[in-house]
Amino acid sequence: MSAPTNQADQVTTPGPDEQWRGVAAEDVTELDAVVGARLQKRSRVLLASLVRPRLWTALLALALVVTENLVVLAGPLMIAITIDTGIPNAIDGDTAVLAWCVGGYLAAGLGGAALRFAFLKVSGRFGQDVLLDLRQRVFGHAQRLSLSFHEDYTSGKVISRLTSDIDSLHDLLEDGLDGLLTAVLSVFGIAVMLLVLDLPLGLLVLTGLIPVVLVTRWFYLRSRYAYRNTRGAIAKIIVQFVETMNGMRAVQAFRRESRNESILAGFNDEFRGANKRALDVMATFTMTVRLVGNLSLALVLAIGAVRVVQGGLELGVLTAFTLYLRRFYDPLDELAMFANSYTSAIAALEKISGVLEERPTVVDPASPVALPPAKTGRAVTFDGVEFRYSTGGPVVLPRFDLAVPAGQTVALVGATGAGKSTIAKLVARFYDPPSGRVALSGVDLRSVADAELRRAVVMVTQENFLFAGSVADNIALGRPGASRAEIEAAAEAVGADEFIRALPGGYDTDVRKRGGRLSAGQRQLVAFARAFLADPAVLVLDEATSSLDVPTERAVQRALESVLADRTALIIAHRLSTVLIADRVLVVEGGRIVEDGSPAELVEHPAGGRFAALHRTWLESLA
Ligand SMILES: Nc1ncnc2c1ncn2[C@@H]1O[C@H](COP(=O)(O)OP(=O)(O)OP(=O)(O)O)[C@@H](O)[C@H]1O
Repeated sequence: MSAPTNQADQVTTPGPDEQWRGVAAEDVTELDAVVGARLQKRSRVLLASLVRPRLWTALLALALVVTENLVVLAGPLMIAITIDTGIPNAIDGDTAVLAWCVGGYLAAGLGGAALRFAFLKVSGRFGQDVLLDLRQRVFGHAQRLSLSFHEDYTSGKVISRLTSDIDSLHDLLEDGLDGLLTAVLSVFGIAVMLLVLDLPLGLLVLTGLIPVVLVTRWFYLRSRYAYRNTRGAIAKIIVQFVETMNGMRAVQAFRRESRNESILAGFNDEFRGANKRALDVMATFTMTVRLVGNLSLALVLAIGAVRVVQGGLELGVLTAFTLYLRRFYDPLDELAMFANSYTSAIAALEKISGVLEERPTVVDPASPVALPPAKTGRAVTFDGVEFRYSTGGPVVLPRFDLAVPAGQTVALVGATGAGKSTIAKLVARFYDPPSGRVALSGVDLRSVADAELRRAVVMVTQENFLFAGSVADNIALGRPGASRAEIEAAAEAVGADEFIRALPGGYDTDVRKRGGRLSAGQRQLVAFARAFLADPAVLVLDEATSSLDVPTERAVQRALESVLADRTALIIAHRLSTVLIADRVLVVEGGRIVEDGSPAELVEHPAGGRFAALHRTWLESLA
């Protein structure tokens, strides 16, 4: 009898593919061979997907560089013919061969230059197209990834993917590929020429390739890890930069400059160390190739000279041979450059493909369910929702149930960290609960099309992010395409009109990056106007009035009362004056509702509940 399979185990133990999906392996410095191979394959698949759509351009570039190499290859051969036949014939009065050789040499020179020009143009266009495609893909994908990904991954890392990693690929496409093609073609072409010119000398030179092949393999294996580490180290530097620049106010307010500098110095050191290891590997490789090249040349000169003296080899052939030989080993340096940029680019592609492999955890449904028509808001329900921010993290909402009828205004109150914002974020579907469901008009949020959900639910947070642009543009985000009159009416409804008109450019004033030109309270008013204009069925206000002064807050509250009349609202507020406009108050504690009723009911709680105590303290503070 077979043992019963343990279902739980099957679910919780991910296979190696699952375990190393996406960005999971990014910070691991030593990978085992299987995982390393998987990541390499992923990078190559990405590279192939970038090349495939522009394969014809790549092939044209290849054809141009092959032709160029063939043309250039003819040079030394013509010198040999000139020395061995052209000049002796000319001495005897027949200049035909000499004229052909000189003409041919000139034509090869001009043709080679023209072909190089065409190759650089075509390959440059190819490279730029690939980079543009990749940059768009990474940016677009990063925007679609869910909040949970960005909270872990940080914007600094995304920036380093979009900048330094893409730069690595740029280096590969700009110089590396040219170097590789030229090197491979020269090496093969010249090898054939050497064997044709003189078989024994040719074979001697080719045996020199054995140590070169061995050292190339060694270089490839060693430099892969070295470059992987440089990519990781540069990402840390960029993350540190971005965090410091983003938090400049806090940095200066808390005098964190020197601490930040020493953290950066540590990362810089790590980067220098990683680069040094990569350069050491590169230096050993280049030295070996040069050494083999120079030794071969010396050997060929010695043996060749003896044979010329003995009459077994013509001088022209030896000259051509040495000229070819120089060109044989020089491109191997280029090969090192290519291996250099290739390993660096593959390490970068490994990280980029990791981001691209990440899947949004909150996905737009394949066959969405349309929300039923609604006039006065929508019902919001939580059915047995259990939520934690990360697998294995602490449970924030343990089996949470809540039914908010359409049109009701609900205030959530409770201590810091009680779970209020989490409830709000689940209503806006920034996350999906692993068990239970959140529904809008009875439809599971997971089945509502994203565009419809964004129209139905609007969340205003304390953050009040404004984009660089005019005040009017920022309000219009609530409903793209709204007229100026509608924008102004929305601002008027929330009491923002007056301050906006007082700005130097009125509604056309540029708010600058992140709305830096406006005060925190003004930003909140703009965010309110934006939400008002969006006219959602469900409005979620998360500490949205916290930066307003008391008179402005009163004005907003009055506006709110009419704004909220025909929609469902969830309000999180620490100020009780805001809470009191709600139809219903929920006191949340440890992710659970511990009191539920109208403000009046809770204030008059016979046993003196938490809200009643809060209310008493508030009244005392006003006295
Ligand atoms: N993005 C996150 N990742 C991990 N844990 C989080 C995240 N956001 C909140 N938490 C945790 O979830 C719990 C509930 O947080 P939540 O923000 O919902 O509280 P809150 O009641 O809104 O608090 P506050 O009144 O301070 O805003 C807290 O313990 C918090 O540490």
